[in-house]
Amino acid sequence: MAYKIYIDGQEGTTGLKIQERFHGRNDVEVLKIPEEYRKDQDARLEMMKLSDITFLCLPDAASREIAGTAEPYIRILDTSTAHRTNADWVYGMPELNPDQRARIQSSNRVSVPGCHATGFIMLVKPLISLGIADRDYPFICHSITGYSGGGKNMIAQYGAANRGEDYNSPRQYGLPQNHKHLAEMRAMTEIKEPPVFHPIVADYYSGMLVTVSLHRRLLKKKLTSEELLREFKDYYNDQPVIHIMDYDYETEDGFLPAGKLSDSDKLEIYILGQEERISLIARYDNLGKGASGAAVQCMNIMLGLPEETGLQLK
Ligand SMILES: NC(=O)C1=CN([C@@H]2O[C@H](COP(=O)(O)OP(=O)(O)OC[C@H]3O[C@@H](n4cnc5c(N)ncnc54)[C@H](OP(=O)(O)O)[C@@H]3O)[C@@H](O)[C@H]2O)C=CC1
Ligand SMILES: CC(=O)N[C@@H](CCC(=O)OP(=O)(O)O)C(=O)O
Repeated sequence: MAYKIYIDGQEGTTGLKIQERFHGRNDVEVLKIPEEYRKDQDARLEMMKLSDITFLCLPDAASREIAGTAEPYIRILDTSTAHRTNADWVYGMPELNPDQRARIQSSNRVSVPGCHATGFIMLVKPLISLGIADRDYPFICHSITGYSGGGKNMIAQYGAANRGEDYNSPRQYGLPQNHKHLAEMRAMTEIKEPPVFHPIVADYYSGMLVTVSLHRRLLKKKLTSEELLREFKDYYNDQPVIHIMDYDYETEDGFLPAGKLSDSDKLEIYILGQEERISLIARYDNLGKGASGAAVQCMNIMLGLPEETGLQLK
C-alpha cells in the first residue's frame, strides 16, 4: 500500500519540486486538493487528516496558521522558516547530530532547514563539535543563490520581459544583518553570535555556493586546509547526501560555478585557500538539499525508508 502524501502549497516552487521527486515511485500517492479549495482552511485540514505525511510549502504566516490548527497526530514537514527554532519541532537535518535521524523519525513536527542556513550549518557544525573553533569565533559567511530561492514572486520578477537593469548583475541583500536564517544558523551550530552574513541573489535559476571564511590563527586547533579536509571526510563519512570534495585547480580551471548542482540533491563541501586564509565552501541546489530534496530525505526517514529513496545523488 502506498503512503498518502499531501502537499499544502502544491503549486509553489518547493511543492512542485517535491512532487517531481515522487515520479516513478509507487510507494507514494500524492493527494490532490481541488484547485478551488487550495486556500480553504477546512478543506486543507481534511486533506492533512487523510495523509501519512503533510508537507507545508507555504509562506511563513500561512504555515504558522495551519500548523497551529492541525491536530498533534498529523505528521507535518514544514519547509518554511516558521518553526525552525521552535522547541516543539525537530530540525530536519539528519546530518546534524548522531541522534538527529531518530528524532526526525519519531516526530510529528519536522522543520526543513533554510537554504542558506543548510550550507552554513554543514560547514560550521564540525568546527564546533570537534573543538576546532571556539563558539565565539567571529564567523563571516557569504552565500550566492539562484533566483528560484525567492519562490514564485522572484521567479516572475527575473523572468519579466520588462525587468529593470538591476536584475542583470548579482544583488546583495540582507544588508541590515537581519536575514531570517540567522536564528537557525546560530541555534543549530551553538555559536555565541550569528555570523556576519552576506546573501547574494543572481540571474540564474538555481544552485548555491555558501562560503565561510576562516583565519587559521584564530582557530583553537590551528589546522591547515589539508588537515581540515581530512577531519571533514571523517566527520561526514557515512552521510549519503554529503560529499567532501578534492579540488583540482587545473581541471576545474580555478572556478567553482554556483549552478553546477542544479537538479541534484547532494551537497558538496570544498576546503580551499592557503596556509593562513581558508575557505570552507558548500555547493548544492537551493531547491535540492536546500529545500525539496531535504524535505523528501526527511519524509523517507519519518516513514522508516532508506533516506536517499527518490533523491538524485549523481
Ligand atoms: N524556493 C526555495 O529555494 C526555498 C523555499 N523555502 C520555503 O518554502 C516555502 C515555500 O516557498 P516557495 O515554494 O519558494 O514559494 P512559492 O511562492 O513558490 O509557493 C508558495 C505556494 O503557497 C501557496 N499559498 C500561499 N498562501 C497560501 C495559503 N494561505 N493557503 C494555501 N496556499 C497558499 C501559493 O499559492 P499561489 O500559487 O496561489 O500563489 C504558492 O503556490 C516558503 O516558506 C519558502 O521560504 C525554503 C527553502 C528554499
Ligand atoms: C533568493 C531569496 O530571496 N532567497 C530566500 C531564501 C529562501 C529560503 O530558504 O527561505 P526559507 O527560510 O523559507 O527556507 C531569502 O533569502 O529570503
